Amino acid sequence: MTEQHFPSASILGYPRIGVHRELKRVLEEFWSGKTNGVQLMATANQLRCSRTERMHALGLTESGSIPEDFSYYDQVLDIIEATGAVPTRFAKEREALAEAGPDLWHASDAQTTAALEALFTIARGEGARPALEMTKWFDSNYHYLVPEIGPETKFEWLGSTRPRAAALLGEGVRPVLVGPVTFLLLSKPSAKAGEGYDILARLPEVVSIYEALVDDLVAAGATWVQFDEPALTSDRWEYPRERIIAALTDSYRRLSVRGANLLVALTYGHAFDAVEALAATQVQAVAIDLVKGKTPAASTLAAWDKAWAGRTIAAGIVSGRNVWRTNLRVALGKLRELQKGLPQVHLSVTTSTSLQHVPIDVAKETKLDPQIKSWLSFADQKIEEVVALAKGLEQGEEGIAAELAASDAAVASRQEHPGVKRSDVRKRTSAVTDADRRRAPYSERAPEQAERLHLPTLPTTTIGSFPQTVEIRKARAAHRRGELSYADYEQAMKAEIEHVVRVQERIGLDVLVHGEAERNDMVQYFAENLEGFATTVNGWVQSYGSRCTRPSILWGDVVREAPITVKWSSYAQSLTDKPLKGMLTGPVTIMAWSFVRDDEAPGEVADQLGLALRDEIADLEEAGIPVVQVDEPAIRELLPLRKADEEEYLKWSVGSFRLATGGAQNKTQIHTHLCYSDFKTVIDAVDRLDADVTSIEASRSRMEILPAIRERGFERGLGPGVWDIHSPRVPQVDEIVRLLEAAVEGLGVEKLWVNPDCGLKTRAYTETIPSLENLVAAAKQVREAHK
Ligand code: MET
Ligand SMILES: [Zn+2]
Repeated sequence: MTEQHFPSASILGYPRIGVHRELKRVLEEFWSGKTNGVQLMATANQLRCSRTERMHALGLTESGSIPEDFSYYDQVLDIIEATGAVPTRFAKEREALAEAGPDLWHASDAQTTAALEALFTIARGEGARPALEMTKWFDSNYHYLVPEIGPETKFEWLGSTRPRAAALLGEGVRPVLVGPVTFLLLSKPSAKAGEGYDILARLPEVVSIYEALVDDLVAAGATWVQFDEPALTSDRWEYPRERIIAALTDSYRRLSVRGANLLVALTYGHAFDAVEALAATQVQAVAIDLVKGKTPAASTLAAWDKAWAGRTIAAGIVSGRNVWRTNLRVALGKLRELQKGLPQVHLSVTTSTSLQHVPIDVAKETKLDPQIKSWLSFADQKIEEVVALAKGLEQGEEGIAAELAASDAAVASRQEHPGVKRSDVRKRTSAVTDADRRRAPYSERAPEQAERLHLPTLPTTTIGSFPQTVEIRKARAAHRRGELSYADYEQAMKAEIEHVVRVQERIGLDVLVHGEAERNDMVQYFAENLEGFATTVNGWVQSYGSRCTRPSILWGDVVREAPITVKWSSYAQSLTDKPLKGMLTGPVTIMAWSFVRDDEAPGEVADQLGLALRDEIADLEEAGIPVVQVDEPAIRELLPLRKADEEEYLKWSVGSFRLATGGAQNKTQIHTHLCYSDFKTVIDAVDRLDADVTSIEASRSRMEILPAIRERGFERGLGPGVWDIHSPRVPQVDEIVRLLEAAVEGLGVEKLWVNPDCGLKTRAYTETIPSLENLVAAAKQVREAHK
């Protein structure tokens, strides 16, 4: 092995989707049968090459500085494929992958197509064979595919549709792989794994496959290989820390002696013990996250200086997670400090995580206010920042005088902008007291609500959105383009609302909704209607596979200038005698699904949003709306990766929800909605939200949440979803009855609500109507039985 320093400037990963979402396009063409596997592979390789060229042109010129982390679908799926850890329901697909051989370049055309089809079938499911579960990658908005490991899992090197081709691109690139420890920690036990199945015990076998993988990359010409081990920065695993650290050491003792220089990236937080453990292996470089993670103290640095002498520590100082321009002067100062503490270590500059979480190029934003635009930095700009900082570290401030001046100017422009810190807003948030976050006790609210709403036991409702038909989308798009006048647009939305109300009345639901036809997206809609947010035209970020979102940018203090939802909700209420539920998105979810300012504490931002929503609720009440739902599906996502940080998070997140809802009258019923099934983790948080009714996902997990609820007790209304809206299947009455009976047993009949898992916007009316009819019929049946 040639000992060498890791490049002075690098990034840990780059967006894979393409500047014009090319990956999305080619994948969809392949899935619809318009192209075959060979064509897909050829286009994918053009995409790889243009990415690499782009990074090179932006200044990543040292050998090994360019990450090759392209993936057809998902980086975890790539490892499932390479290690053969394919669930047995996809045995046919596993065979197709094995048949194509380790290197698609040498497979026949038919084998190539079959292998790629197999890969996507595993990712997306087919017929009765469900896809792999998808879940969020650490605390980001990217979703990975969850490996299923059990005694039946046969690890075997199947080669791979991705990493090998990566190395073939040539010397400059550095293949990037999810590391073995993270891979196993992110896995869940398969259906065949019994209680307490020890997934981590499979590590030695998995590392053997990784050895084959590294050998293959070396044979193909790779000199540096990057392993991502973000799992080390979290402490939410079921294994003792010592065992995880031992797993790390064991893995890299083996992998670091196979002829490639290794970089191990510890991202999404800090993991100082892992840095120390890796020093005992032949790993040549370790990357640490200085944005999300803590800065190491002097004593830690002294220990690292000894342990890592002659090797590289890559300082992740440019954020891979947000869109703000790095304050280069501050960053350079921090790097200097580190350098002082690590005289014997080669210090290099990198990003805190992969840049896969940010859009590609801010220059493509033609409609952004130029001043706000000057504060932003997307993936391409972040590469330039990394390069500048490396140069600054080497040559001093004089070497990057122009870059520093530009950065200073952006910092100043941001501080001076009148919308960034508004005295009217600050006056209000600083006057907030605990009393503002408190309603009267539930025991006082509940009877007032009962008297007003006249609901039967087991009341039925939906989560808010109704199917977004082609006509709705067309009307919204035409209005946006200026082809449909506001009056005509409003007419179209009102017609839709009337339709939705009539449908619900006919089906016999108890608490109605207006259907959210006017919303493109539950967060962007509010961002567009609040001061302090900007939206982009091309700021796409991969959410999973071919799917992208375009998060809004929360840059300033939040102000609600006028009511946002009142017009639609009150129109809906005017059409019916049934109670109507107003529909808002909560502060934490708005923050989780936007790019949030980095110059203000999250609690302050959340309270500003909370106050805006509080005003909206007051206006809804004024308009006679008796029920308001404040959705917080993201409250789980932002839960810190370390337990020690949890209380502080819950304090501001729960606090902002309660600020939003704390002004509601007793007779107003406040609902909230969270859509995921690991209810156990958040049940305390849910309790603290103090909503009158909470709806949660449960049908996919077959009411697995009930034991947790039974154990702990739950005082207020709860609607565990009884229809899995992620599937096009219509649930049958007896099925729903069974779920409800289980829930009645665990919860009691008084507190139970009957509702789907989540909103219906992705469903069609053809499934929605029979499903809701069945849901109402089942509720009636169970209601009768418990009279
Ligand atoms: N009210 C929203 C809807 O029904 C809640 C969605 S949670 C992701 O679409
Ligand atoms: Zn939901």
